Amino acid sequence: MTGVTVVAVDGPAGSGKSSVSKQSARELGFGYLDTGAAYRALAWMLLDRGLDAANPEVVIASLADFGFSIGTDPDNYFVKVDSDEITEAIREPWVTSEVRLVARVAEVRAHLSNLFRSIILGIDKPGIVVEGRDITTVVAPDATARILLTASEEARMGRRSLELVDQSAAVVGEQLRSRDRADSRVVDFMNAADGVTTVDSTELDFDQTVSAVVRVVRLAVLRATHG
Ligand SMILES: Nc1ncnc2c1ncn2[C@@H]1O[C@H](COP(=O)(O)OP(=O)(O)O)[C@@H](O)[C@H]1O
Ligand SMILES: Nc1ccn([C@@H]2O[C@H](COP(=O)(O)OP(=O)(O)O)[C@@H](O)[C@H]2O)c(=O)n1
Repeated sequence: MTGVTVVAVDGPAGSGKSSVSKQSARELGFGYLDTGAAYRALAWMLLDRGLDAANPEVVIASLADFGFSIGTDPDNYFVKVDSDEITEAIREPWVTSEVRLVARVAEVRAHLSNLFRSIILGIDKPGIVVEGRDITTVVAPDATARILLTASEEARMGRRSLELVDQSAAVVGEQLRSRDRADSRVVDFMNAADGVTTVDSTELDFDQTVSAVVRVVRLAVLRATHG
């Protein structure tokens, strides 16, 4: 797609997409794009303005004034809508539970995918790690490296409940399962598409997972250079 090396990473909630992609980007000297943050930011904007996120027409109309910006430097990550900094707010459970309402709308997906492609084109680094649910298949199917990051449901739930200490493990687990179910009706991120390398982090610690991802990227770059 561009002269930059694009690394596409997909996977279910809690598989380590954000944290592993960010650290891999640092090690590779690449930029980092968290696409889930855009879906979350749109849901946040609708809820913040008291708009009906369950009504697809309202959601589509809101795209016209979605003033989204995101930090693509792995050491300067932020998420904004207009001048509101919402980096933390978009992780709140009231946003997480509503994201599916915007993510299921085809016009939203097309609009945001174009936005992601223009961010990729504008990156000022030799490469960019882009993570989400449909990066290997829709946003950047021609990426140099395409990775599906997985982990057992048990491992993913365990990691998420360590983060969300004020919620019970059972509640976190049920929310994660229900979001994965809703999301997989929209895009398939549970099975690797043709040419996509699966990295299963169930038995790996964080550093081992980052090393595995960086290895896949370096190999893909070598292949792309030498055929
Ligand atoms: N291989 C791993 N081993 C242990 N913990 C991990 C591993 N990968 C990620 N984590 C931790 O799991 C949590 C969820 O990861 P995150 O990057 O938010 O996942 P995702 O973006 O896929 O939802 C984070 O606290 C992260 O540090
Ligand atoms: N490329 C993407 C990224 C996220 N999403 C949606 O945005 C939500 C939040 O994504 P996320 O990556 O922040 O979620 P986590 O996996 O980090 O919990 C997902 O549950 C999907 O509904 C999507 O539809 N397509």
